[in-house]
Amino acid sequence: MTTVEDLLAAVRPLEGGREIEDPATGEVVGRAPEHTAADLDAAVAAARAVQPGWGALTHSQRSHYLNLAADAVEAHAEPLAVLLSREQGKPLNGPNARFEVGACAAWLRATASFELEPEVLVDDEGGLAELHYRPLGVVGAIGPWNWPMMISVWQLAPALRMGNTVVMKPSEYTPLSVLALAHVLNTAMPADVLHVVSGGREVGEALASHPHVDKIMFTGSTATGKAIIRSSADTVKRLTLELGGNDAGIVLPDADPKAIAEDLFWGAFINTGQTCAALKRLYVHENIYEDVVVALAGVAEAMPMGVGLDENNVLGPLQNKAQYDIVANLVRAATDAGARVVVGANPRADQPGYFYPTTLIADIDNNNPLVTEEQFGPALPIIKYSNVDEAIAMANALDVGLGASVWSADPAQAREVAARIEAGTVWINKHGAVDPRMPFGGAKQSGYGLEFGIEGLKGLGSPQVISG
Ligand SMILES: NC(=O)c1ccc[n+]([C@@H]2O[C@H](COP(=O)([O-])OP(=O)(O)OC[C@H]3O[C@@H](n4cnc5c(N)ncnc54)[C@H](O)[C@@H]3O)[C@@H](O)[C@H]2O)c1
Repeated sequence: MTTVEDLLAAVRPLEGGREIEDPATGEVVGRAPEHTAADLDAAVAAARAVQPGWGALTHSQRSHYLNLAADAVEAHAEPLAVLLSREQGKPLNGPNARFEVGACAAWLRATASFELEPEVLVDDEGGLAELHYRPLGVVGAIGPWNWPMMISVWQLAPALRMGNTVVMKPSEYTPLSVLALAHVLNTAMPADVLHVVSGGREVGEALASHPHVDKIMFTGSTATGKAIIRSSADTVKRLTLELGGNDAGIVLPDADPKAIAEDLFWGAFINTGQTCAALKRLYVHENIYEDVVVALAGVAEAMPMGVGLDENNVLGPLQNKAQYDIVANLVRAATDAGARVVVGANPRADQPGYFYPTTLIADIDNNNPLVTEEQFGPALPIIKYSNVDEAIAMANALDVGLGASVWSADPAQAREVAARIEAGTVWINKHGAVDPRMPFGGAKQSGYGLEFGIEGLKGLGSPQVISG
């Protein structure tokens, strides 16, 4: 039976490296290697060397490996979840660490199951052509710290399935989770198809500009996405950019506040609000505004927050000090400006770790920075509106558009509103529910390219028309 200590020992550098701290306690979780530019070159060269052989396998042979990799994740699920909880902070329980590890296996299996046949095309004279997708080569995958294992699988599974090899660069805040996951995956995969280089921004920049890397899958902030566009330009790399969001939810006047309160809560507070497609701005019609505020407050007060390894908790700390400060400063500025604290906004000074309480802020101006900036924490501003056109205009006013949601007892009416929202996904009566078969990606400055499903697979291939 593999333990967390076994996983940490497998990924620990022989010497040096960096201590990684548990955001709930400040204790050291383990040591991560600090890879250099030379290490990156070696990883890319090794991945490149085996790519032709991997790319020459059939889809069903590569899918077989993805299924073996899913088996390996399931066989190591509990130590992976415990390590993730200690490093990232998210609780084991609830839609958190065990859920994330389970999603890794589910995404690997789903990605293995997709059928991708060449598309037959007919020209004006009735001549036939076929559209194929060839491997691109080596894919660099750069990820964030909020869902480090799951997002790594979102990037690597379609890349490998399409015959590419992969070099990953996890966030410097959560390298151990990704190194341990890759260690487990590599027990099932052929040698050298999957590498991890661990380090900070410099390693990410070197990967994004590397002359022998063909595509970057990037998930992270919009600012870093723009830097990657620049650094990848000289080599004309393909890019899939999953960037920041600031998702709006619109509650129509016919919604039942008590019935939707729990789903609203998890839409906003999953992973303690540190989720790209979490509900970040809630627009509620004036007729039911107070009822929604009260119903949400009831759910929020019942959800325990604390150290992730305690099975009672479903909410955890912020992952790092910088993130904690952003959230605390935005909430303080909102309350200083006169917004009403419904719940939270009073962090305990005597508690170790980066815990910020679950916070609901009502009667807030739509131009307040708590509404307009991506605050990526457990705080939800609730804004009152009086007609739906006004709510849609407020939802669309920002330059990001990852997800959004509409809440109503009338699905047809909700769909009409959904069609007017500028976002990559609009959910009805739920928020943030992603599925390996549904394409997912951002509108506006939330990025471009799609993940998941057949569309996601195609994004990891080089289209080729064979005509005649
Ligand atoms: N759209 C999505 O699917 C999605 C999913 C999760 C998170 N996010 C976004 O991610 C952000 C939070 O994550 P974060 O703080 O880790 O993001 P970040 O942009 O700070 O860092 C992401 C990764 O990029 C690396 N990096 C930093 N500078 C770089 C550079 N110049 N070149 C190459 N790599 C560089 C980092 O080391 C890290 O691995 C939020 O904005 C969130 O919305 C988006």
